[in-house]
Amino acid sequence: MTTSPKGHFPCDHSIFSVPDDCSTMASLSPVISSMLHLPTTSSDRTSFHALIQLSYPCRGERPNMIRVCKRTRCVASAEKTSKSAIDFSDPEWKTKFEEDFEKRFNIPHMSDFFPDAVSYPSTFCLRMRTPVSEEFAQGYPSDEEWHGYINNNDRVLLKVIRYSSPTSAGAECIDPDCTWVEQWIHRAGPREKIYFKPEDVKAAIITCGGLCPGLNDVIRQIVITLEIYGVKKIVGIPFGYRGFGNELAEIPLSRKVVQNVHLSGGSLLGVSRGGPNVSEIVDSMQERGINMLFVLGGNGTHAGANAIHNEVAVVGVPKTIDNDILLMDKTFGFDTAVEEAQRAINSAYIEAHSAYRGVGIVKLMGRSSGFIAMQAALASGQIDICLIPEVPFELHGPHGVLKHLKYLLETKGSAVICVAEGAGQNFLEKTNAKDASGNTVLGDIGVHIQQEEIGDPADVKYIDPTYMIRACRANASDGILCTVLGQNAVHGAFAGYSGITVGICNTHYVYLPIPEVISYPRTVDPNSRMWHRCLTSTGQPDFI
Ligand SMILES: Nc1ncnc2c1ncn2[C@@H]1O[C@H](COP(=O)(O)OP(=O)(O)OP(=O)(O)O)[C@@H](O)[C@H]1O
Ligand SMILES: O=P(O)(O)OC[C@H]1O[C@](O)(CO)[C@@H](O)[C@@H]1O
Ligand SMILES: [Mg+2]
Repeated sequence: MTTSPKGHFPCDHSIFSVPDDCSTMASLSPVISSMLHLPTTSSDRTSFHALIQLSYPCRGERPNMIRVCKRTRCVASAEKTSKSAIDFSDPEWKTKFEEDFEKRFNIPHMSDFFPDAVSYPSTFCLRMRTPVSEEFAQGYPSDEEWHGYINNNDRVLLKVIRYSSPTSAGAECIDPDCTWVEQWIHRAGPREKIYFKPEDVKAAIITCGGLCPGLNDVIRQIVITLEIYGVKKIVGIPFGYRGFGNELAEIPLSRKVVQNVHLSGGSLLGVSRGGPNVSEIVDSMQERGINMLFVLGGNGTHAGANAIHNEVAVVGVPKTIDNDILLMDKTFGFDTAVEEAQRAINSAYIEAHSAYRGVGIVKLMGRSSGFIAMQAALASGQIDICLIPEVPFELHGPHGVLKHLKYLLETKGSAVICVAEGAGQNFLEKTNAKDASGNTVLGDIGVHIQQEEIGDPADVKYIDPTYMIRACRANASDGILCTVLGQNAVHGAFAGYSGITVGICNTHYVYLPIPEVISYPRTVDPNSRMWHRCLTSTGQPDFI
């Protein structure tokens, strides 16, 4: 295996502050320390001041890069094994890859830091599941065995297609021969032993970023499952990471409080972008006595969660309506979004179809990933043109979108376009505006297309249903996904894992180390079968 070159990278996303004496570095997990090749002696350590940046590259940077910074300047980098770093002439490359993969996907455990950490029998290994007394210290009041737990060594296969050639549509090959390589990840679920005494736990739940259908369902399941383990102190932090500011009071949670919250959309706790920095969050958690944190959010939220996972037990539940988290079949709320998007598309279709030379435009969410637009186009069957950020297009010219629209008006009499919000940003004036979390504020591509000279005449109706979609209550399929993810998050925390997130992978439920799922946003592969299916369904040409 070749070693990666050392390089200098800009350090503009500081997510983990280290005091000058670098004492905090001692508490970094061995997994991360070894990935970083951090100095191990205390004198060496003290030379690393200021910033450690973990695994959340800026847009456009190479993924899988972990940066170690000295003051505000990067002085070293360590790249986890990526395809480009593999020496395929080494006959051992496959074994080495599999071993390295296992290390990368190891999930940090409390016993990594505290080898003598004490464990207790889980309620899932004993017949008595509902706590009946206050005395949990010796386990639950039943000694009848119950195999309601899963084994720590259970694994789920991450990739299930054996591609025979890199030319197969959507092929994800590691080497030029598409050699079959097994990639196993940790199965989620309750464990036989737990590492927290339920009566010592103060658990907090937080929802960050934008809204997403199913947030209340996940909150509800986390609370219910915590109570099953016997936890009494459960609180919600209001308005995302901002709630760690001092002026906002915690929200006490119990099964009674959350019983019906899943019947409405939004978040019982509120959401926000921006807020205090990582060290302020850690201080606030310490003051409040929180030792278990459940973080519901997207890439940004998980980057924050990862930065604090050595301080308390932190488990994430990926929340992104855009479905832009790596390695998962889908994230909760996405199905609901697609279903709801169809209603908007249907309205646009009816408007367009009923008008003389009618054009319907529907804008859907998707900052950098066009999953909602692609799936809604496929589901509705009413879309003639689907535009997503991953696939460049021209508006004008002989192959442009407008030319095709005119053709559709001549031949069909109407047309419906579905556009993801991040598509075609190159046609809009850049403002450099950022939201409170530092995300770029995008221009409105829907309005831009609406204002173009579409046809002579053309009756154009533009529908922007984005916030209506996001505020919906989860549908049945998302309700089930939220239930499983919420429960698994609690099982993971009690099992002693931290810095992990939960997900569904090839229909099975898994635990993943946070850095692996947020190293860059997941996007639609323009060479995937799903995008090809979308093109077949719409009948649209390439607009280039
Ligand atoms: N790199 C980072 N390090 C630490 N915290 C971060 C980082 N990026 C974002 N955050 C914090 O995480 C929270 C949510 O971030 P953001 O607004 O980007 O939403 P998100 O979690 O990505 O969800 P969404 O999918 O809705 O965008 C904010 O409070 C923000 O301050
Ligand atoms: O207007 P807000 O609340 O910042 O949310 C908008 C953003 O939320 C997202 O859906 C991500 O959650 C993006 O696609 C979109 O740009
Ligand atoms: Mg985000």
